Formats: sequence, C-alpha cells, structure tokens
Amino acid sequence: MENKTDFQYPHTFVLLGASGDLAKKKIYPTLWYLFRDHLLPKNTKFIGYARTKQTVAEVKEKTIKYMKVRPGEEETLKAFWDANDYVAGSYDKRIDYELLNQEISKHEKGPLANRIFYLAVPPTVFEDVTINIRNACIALKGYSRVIIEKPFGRDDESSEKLSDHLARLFKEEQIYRIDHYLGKEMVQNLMTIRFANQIFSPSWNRENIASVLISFKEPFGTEGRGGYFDSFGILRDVMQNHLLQILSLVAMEKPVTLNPNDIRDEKVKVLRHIKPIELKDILVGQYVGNPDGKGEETQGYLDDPTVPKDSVTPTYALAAVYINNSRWEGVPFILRCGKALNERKAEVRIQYKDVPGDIFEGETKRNELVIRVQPGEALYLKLMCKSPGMKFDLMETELDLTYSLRYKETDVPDAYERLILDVFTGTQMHFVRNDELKEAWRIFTPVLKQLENERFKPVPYVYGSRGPPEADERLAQYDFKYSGSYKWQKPTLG
Ligand SMILES: NC(=O)C1=CN([C@@H]2O[C@H](COP(=O)(O)OP(=O)(O)OC[C@H]3O[C@@H](n4cnc5c(N)ncnc54)[C@H](OP(=O)(O)O)[C@@H]3O)[C@@H](O)[C@H]2O)C=CC1
Ligand SMILES: O=C1O[C@H](COP(=O)(O)O)[C@@H](O)[C@H](O)[C@H]1O
Repeated sequence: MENKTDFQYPHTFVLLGASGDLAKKKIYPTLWYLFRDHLLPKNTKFIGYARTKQTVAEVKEKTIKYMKVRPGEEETLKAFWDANDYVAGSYDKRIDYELLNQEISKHEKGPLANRIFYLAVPPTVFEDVTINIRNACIALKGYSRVIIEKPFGRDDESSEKLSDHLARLFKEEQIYRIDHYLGKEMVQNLMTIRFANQIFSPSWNRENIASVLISFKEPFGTEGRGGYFDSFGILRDVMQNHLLQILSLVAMEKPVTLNPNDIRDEKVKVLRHIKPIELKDILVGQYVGNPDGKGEETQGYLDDPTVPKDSVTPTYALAAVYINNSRWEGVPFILRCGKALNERKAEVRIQYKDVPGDIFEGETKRNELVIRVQPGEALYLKLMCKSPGMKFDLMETELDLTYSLRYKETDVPDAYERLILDVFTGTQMHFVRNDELKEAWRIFTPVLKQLENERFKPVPYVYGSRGPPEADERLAQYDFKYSGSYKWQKPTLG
C-alpha cells in the first residue's frame, strides 16, 4: 500500500505524545505552518493522542504561544483547529488504539486514505506504541508511515534491537527516522555545493584539504532538565547523529542519481570507511559555573538538581574521525559540539592546505570554505587578495554569500516543515536509513563504553566560554590552523 501519495484523498496525521514538549513547541506549530501555506493535502485531519485527558481547545491553549500567526490569518487558523481532533488513551492497551482507529476511520470516506503516525513519545513506551499501531491502526486503503525521533537506542546493541523490532512491524519504506539537521537549509545545500560546482569538486580531497571542522555550539546548559541528558551526554545527543550526518554529506562520493537510496548508499559507504573512534582521538568536557556570570551562567552542570552530583557525562566533546579511502586518507574530520558555550552556531569549515612554494614571504593564510548552518545561513570562502590601491600587500578577504542579504524575499523554512512535508510526499532522502544508523553506532559505541566503564573524567570548562582550552590544542594537532588575523567587514544593508 505504499506510494499512494495522491493529495486529493483523505490523509490523517496522528501525533502520539500530543501532550508533550516536542508536540507543543515543534510539531503543532509545524503542522500549522504547512496547513497555512497550503502545502498539505486539502483533506488532512490531525489527531492528537496522549494519556492526558484534554480537549482540542486545551491543546490549542497550550500550543498557541509557540505558533506564529500573522495578522489576517485568524480564519485559516480557525480552519486548522477545526481540522484537529484529540483522543486520550494509554500507550499500552490495544483497546485504546482501536478507539483511535475508529476516530481516524470516520474521516476516511472514499477508495483511498493515508495515515501518518508521528511518535513524539519517550523511548520507554516506543515498543508498545509501535506494536499497537501495527495491530490496531494500520491503514487498510492507503499507506501508513511512521515518523520516529531519536534516541534510536543508546549503543549498537540497543539500536539493533530497536531496528529489529521496527523491521518486524513495518517495511523500511514506511519508517521515517528524523534527524532534524537533515532538514536544515545549508545541510540540504551540501550536495548541491559539492556536486553542482566544478570549482569545488576537483579540490575536494586529501591533496588539497588539510582538515574539516564540523561544529555545533549552544549558549545554554541543561537548565534543570539534565535528567534525560545525563543518561545520554553530548556524544549521543548531537555528535553521533547530527554531526555524523553532516560528515557523511561532506565526505561521501557522488551518488549515481538523486534517488534517496542512491544517496543513502553513498552515505553508508563513507561511514563504512571509518574505524571506531579511539579514546586518544577524543576530548570530553563538562561545564562549570562562571563565578563572574549572571543567572544560569553561574550554574555548572553538576549544580543542576536533576543531575547526579558525581556525573561524568560530557557536555562537550571534540573527536577526530578518519576516513580510510583514497579521497580522504589522513585528513582529520574534527567533530566538535558543546552546551553552555559562548554562542549558538553550527557550521562546517573546509580548511585547505598551505599554498606550496609560497612566494609571499609566509604571509599567505589558508583558504577556508565556511558553510554556516545557523544562525543566519551563509556560505563564504576566505581567500587571499592584493590589498586594493597602490600597495602590493596581501589581504585576507572573502567571497560571501549571506542568505539574508542575497535572498531577501525568501523565507528559509524550518527543518521540521521540510521533513514532515517529505513524509507526505514519500521522499526519504532526508531521513536516516537503518544501515546508516548501524554504522553510526559502530563508530561510536566502543568509545562511549570505554568512557562510561572507566568513568572517564571530563575536563572542566567555564559556562559561556569557547569550551575547554585543551580543545584549541587539539585543533592545532589535527591540522586546523587558526591565525586570528582574519577580519570580516559586515556588509551594510541597502
Ligand atoms: N556571511 C557572513 O555572515 C559572514 C560572517 N563572517 C563572520 O565574521 C567573523 C569571523 O569570521 P570567521 O570565519 O569566524 O573567521 P575567524 O578566522 O576570525 O574565526 C574562525 C573561528 O575560529 C575560532 N577560534 C577563535 N579563537 C580560536 C583559537 N585560538 N584557536 C582556534 N580557533 C579559534 C572561532 O570559533 P570557535 O569559537 O567556534 O572555535 C572563530 O569563529 C565570524 O563572526 C563570522 O560569522 C565572516 C564572513 C562571512
Ligand atoms: O537534537 C538536538 O538538537 C537541539 C539543537 O537543535 P537546533 O535545531 O536548535 O540546533 C539540541 O538543543 C538538543 O540537545 C538535541 O537533542
């Protein structure tokens, strides 16, 4: 019953875990934007499902502050809430899902009707929910697609168990594993930058590139919600998924076609060339309060009341990953992520090698191609020029594509909007395939186990800093050169 994506037929989007944080802050607002922009099938119904007994009006009351509503959109908003329903039920009793099924069926007039199930539920109820969907709620006259959110296990074994469980219930083409970084504009742009530009393709290799730095930084800590985080840590929360996904798009070979499976075949292939990360190639950190800071900044990770006082969970990590193939052998891919740092930033830095046979008396700096994912999408290439005017001095400058300046009229959609729309259209290009996940855990599980078994002590770094001072030494060790001499002149609007 796959591939019946015809938008004229009824579609039902069931949001399981509708009373939770993700639903409230992300999924309901996303559904609203897609509905508002007429991107969904006309006849789409939304059904929230959770244990909490509440009405649609109550769901609306809780979620409305997270939804942007522009003047003049009030009627469309009313139509959105009219298309919503809510069913209260347990996660583990089949009878409740049979009632949910009856509710969905009411809306499914005609020969064809499709169903999408979004699992915004904690991992503890994941198995029950999927079994009950399979047993009581599968579409009889259309497709059923299931969207799942991480964590996809916590190591190779638990992830495989989960994958086997899902494989017994659904076909791979029914499963949409969300890594929301794959929905971000500049992450989706990576393939275009690489494979639609002859200028980059020939130099994208070990002959020209010294190192690749992929960073994620957040300026806030766990803020009293460290309970979940503490059992996962930054390696599982960000590095094993978001950063590794970016790495595979930066490093993979050109796919045969743009077919999702051709792309994912290449992503898996490049991951298979990576050996498990070794302890010597990883630096882990944990933030401490900043005595000179304000409010939250004064609180270290261990001050969070939901975190065990002796926790050794990393809130920062830097790891060097090597790809053992002819394109990349010897080039460090540095993955770096952390919470409670000095800024919010996600970016990729492709740092080119020093110019051989330099005739400029050591003045030349390395070229760097920066793909800034957030905030403020941008692509810029740092390069050397003659300083303008009579002088013959060298100058560091850039070719700069800042999205907010170049594409003033274009709204960059949120990652979840793209991804949920992809599920309606049946495009799996930006979702994680089972074998990608398996490879990701193969690379990370040994070092995670070693860190945990040895209760490896993370190095402290101050809330609001750039991370542990040792991290810059590591960057230098992995052939990422920072000169500190580059100055960017922000273009003025107009
Ligand atoms: N289109 C645009 O919007 C453009 C914006 N810019 C902006 O100009 C500014 C400078 O450009 P940028 O590309 O960052 O170039 P820089 O070479 O100045 O800085 C690169 C990065 O190096 C890191 N760094 C700082 N100190 C050290 C150190 N001691 N050792 C190693 N790394 C260090 C910092 O990031 P970290 O703390 O993460 O390590 C810094 O952001 C940035 O704010 C950038 O966003 C520049 C060009 C275009
Ligand atoms: O998956 C996660 O991502 C968020 C950061 O997402 P972003 O889109 O705001 O960059 C992070 O805060 C969270 O810890 C992690 O689980």
